[in-house]
Amino acid sequence: MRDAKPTPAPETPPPAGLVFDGVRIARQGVPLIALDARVAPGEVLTLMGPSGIGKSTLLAYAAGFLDPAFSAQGRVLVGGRDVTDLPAHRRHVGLLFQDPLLFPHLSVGDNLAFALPEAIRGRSARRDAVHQALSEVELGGYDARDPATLSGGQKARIALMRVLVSEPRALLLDEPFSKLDTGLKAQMRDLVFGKARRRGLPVLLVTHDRDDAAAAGGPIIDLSPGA
Ligand SMILES: Nc1ncnc2c1ncn2[C@@H]1O[C@H](COP(=O)(O)OP(=O)(O)OP(=O)(O)O)[C@@H](O)[C@H]1O
Repeated sequence: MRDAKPTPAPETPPPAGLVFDGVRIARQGVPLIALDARVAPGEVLTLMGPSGIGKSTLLAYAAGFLDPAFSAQGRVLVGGRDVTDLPAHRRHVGLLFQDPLLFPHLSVGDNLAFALPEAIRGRSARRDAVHQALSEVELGGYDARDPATLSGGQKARIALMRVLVSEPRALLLDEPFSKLDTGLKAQMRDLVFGKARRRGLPVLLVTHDRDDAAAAGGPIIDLSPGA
């Protein structure tokens, strides 16, 4: 009689969301920033702290754009997958900065089409995806517009949709509201956090603005000395 095969241990599902596991960043051997945190799907973790401690650098590390002036250790997991050694374009991480950074030589529609996943094939499917994205931010009919002719708030909404159409599994936000005036700021916060929540995206928000942190409604890590 053959030995019965041992029953495999049940696999622990990988942690969903966005995980920083022992992440440590240094410049010329001098430690800058450290983070151990898990951001659940649909949650916003806010990271605050003094200028120059490496918050933007940490986002760059998570996104796969770390400048060689820095060294880093630790793992970043997105949707349960260790992305630490993957190139930026395979990490499925969306980045939004304080400047919308739209491509000036492309129309609004082409700015969005550029970010669509390759899996959306065919002209009409890609055009439909662009139209859908524009209508989600009340900019239906803006596809042929030159980005230079848009208002600041319109540019911010296009920049947001350009990130979202790429179907990210996590969002990294680097002071995305800091250049908007007060009324627009509140609208953009609602839009960004609302979309992230509905899509179940984990978000890491870097900001100096306590109102951003309050609007985000999630945990806050303050790296200020004595905080
Ligand atoms: N490419 C680079 N080469 C060398 N040093 C850099 C480079 N980019 C940034 N730094 C320095 O690294 C440190 C961390 O910069 P970083 O922009 O990550 O800080 P931060 O916490 O995001 O600051 P802020 O809140 O002002 O945006 C700063 O001292 C900065 O001057």
